[in-house]
Amino acid sequence: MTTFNGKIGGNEFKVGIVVARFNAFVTQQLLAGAQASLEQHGVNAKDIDVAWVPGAFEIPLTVQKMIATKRYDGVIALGAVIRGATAHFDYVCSGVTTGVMTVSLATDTPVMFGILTTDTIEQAMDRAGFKSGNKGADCAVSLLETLDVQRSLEA
Ligand SMILES: Nc1c(NC[C@H](O)[C@H](O)[C@H](O)CO)[nH]c(=O)[nH]c1=O
Ligand SMILES: CC(=O)[C@@H](O)COP(=O)(O)O
Repeated sequence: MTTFNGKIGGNEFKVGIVVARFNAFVTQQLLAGAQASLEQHGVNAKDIDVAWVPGAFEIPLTVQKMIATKRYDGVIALGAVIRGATAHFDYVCSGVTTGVMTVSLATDTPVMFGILTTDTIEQAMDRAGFKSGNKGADCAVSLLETLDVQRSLEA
């Protein structure tokens, strides 16, 4: 039996990050966490590109566009969808979730889901480095591990 376990190190990987500007007080923290974690694990800063989009709903299309350039080994999607007074939250969350997964599978490219979907601002801030870790940093590690597993499987 062969077991594939991804190592977490990325000095040869090129990474794209797509981040939503909506709730930027949160998403800026997610981005900082992702960038810091990528570099801590060996990814060169010059190999990390960042694309800003208005909101989470625009993330999937821009991820698709980034992948189409063939410049990136993987992508991290970052956003913060925080529930308001209407059902809009549900549709944005559904759209970005389905969109990111669809693009990842259709392009055979790892796309990490770093979109916070919370009921309160406090929950979002807690997951952007204030109390419950940083989802952006988590996605960075997950991307490097996923890329290494993919490389092992393709070997
Ligand atoms: N309410 C949030 C949004 N809404 C905006 C949408 O994502 C989209 O930009 C708009 O509907 C235009 O297509 N976006 C977030 O990222 N977070 C929210 O809490
Ligand atoms: C997630 C959203 O779209 C939400 O923040 C918008 O707020 P509202 O539902 O009050 O319009």
